[in-house]
Amino acid sequence: MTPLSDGLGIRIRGLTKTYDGGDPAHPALQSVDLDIGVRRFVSLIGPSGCGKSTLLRVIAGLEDHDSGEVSLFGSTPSALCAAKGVGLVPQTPALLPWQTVRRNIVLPRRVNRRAGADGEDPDDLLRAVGLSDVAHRYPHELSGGQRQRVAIARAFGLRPRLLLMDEPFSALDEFTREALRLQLLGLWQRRATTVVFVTHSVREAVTLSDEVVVMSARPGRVHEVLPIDLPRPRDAEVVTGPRMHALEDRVRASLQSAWESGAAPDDLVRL
Ligand SMILES: Nc1ncnc2c1ncn2[C@@H]1O[C@H](COP(=O)(O)OP(=O)(O)OP(=O)(O)O)[C@@H](O)[C@H]1O
Repeated sequence: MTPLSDGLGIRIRGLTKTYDGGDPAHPALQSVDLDIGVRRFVSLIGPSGCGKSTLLRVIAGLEDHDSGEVSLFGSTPSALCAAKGVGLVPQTPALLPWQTVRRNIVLPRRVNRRAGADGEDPDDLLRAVGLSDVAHRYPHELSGGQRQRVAIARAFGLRPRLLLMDEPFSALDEFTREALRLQLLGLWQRRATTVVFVTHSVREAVTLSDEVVVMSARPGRVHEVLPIDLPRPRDAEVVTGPRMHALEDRVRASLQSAWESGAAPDDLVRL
């Protein structure tokens, strides 16, 4: 399992989840064991339907599970959520359409402050995601990439101990994705946040992560946890170097064997 230099953030043991009406012979998740260290950046990757989003939702306390244990920093998911310790960035950002970019970032922070939690300076966050110039605009006046930046800045602004990101860049073009990856890493590196990031992109998973968790389908399981021993920061030299390419090949090989262990033939199309 993962070497845990800063202690254990997420500890999952024997997690099994079947949806109501789902086939009990093929749970969405079966006997998932996973350890994620504090302040680690970990990606989940695997064939469509292998349970990545389900795992994220169980960790977020949004789905219950049939059996097994999920511990977040020694608490239950619902306790950590109640303490505002968990942030979630979905595929499509849910912004308040009648509020400006700045207000979208400030508002949840104010609500949180009333709940006793601390937040970050919105101007620092706007700068970190390159949105200072459009802080006065409304969500409908932004590009998809800019909207996702607002969602990411807002999530970090609440200073969550754990940030869960479900394919946040999947609707964006590759050039925008590259830029957002760098901004995301910049935000993460200066903070004490543990990130779990779902993606279908091997390159994205390797570029961002300390570990890549490869999942297999039918039933959803952890197939392999691959350490990504690339130096940080992940600058242009690092992400174009031979070690990067070797790690991408390693993740692809693991996905191939995950697929052979249970996925359907068209599952790897998007890889
Ligand atoms: N609300 C639901 N009700 C019933 N079954 C569900 C529900 N959500 C997901 N499933 C099923 O659970 C399994 C895992 O789905 P999940 O969305 O977690 O997979 P995923 O790996 O995130 O897929 P993708 O990569 O396509 O987004 C799939 O078989 C899916 O059909």
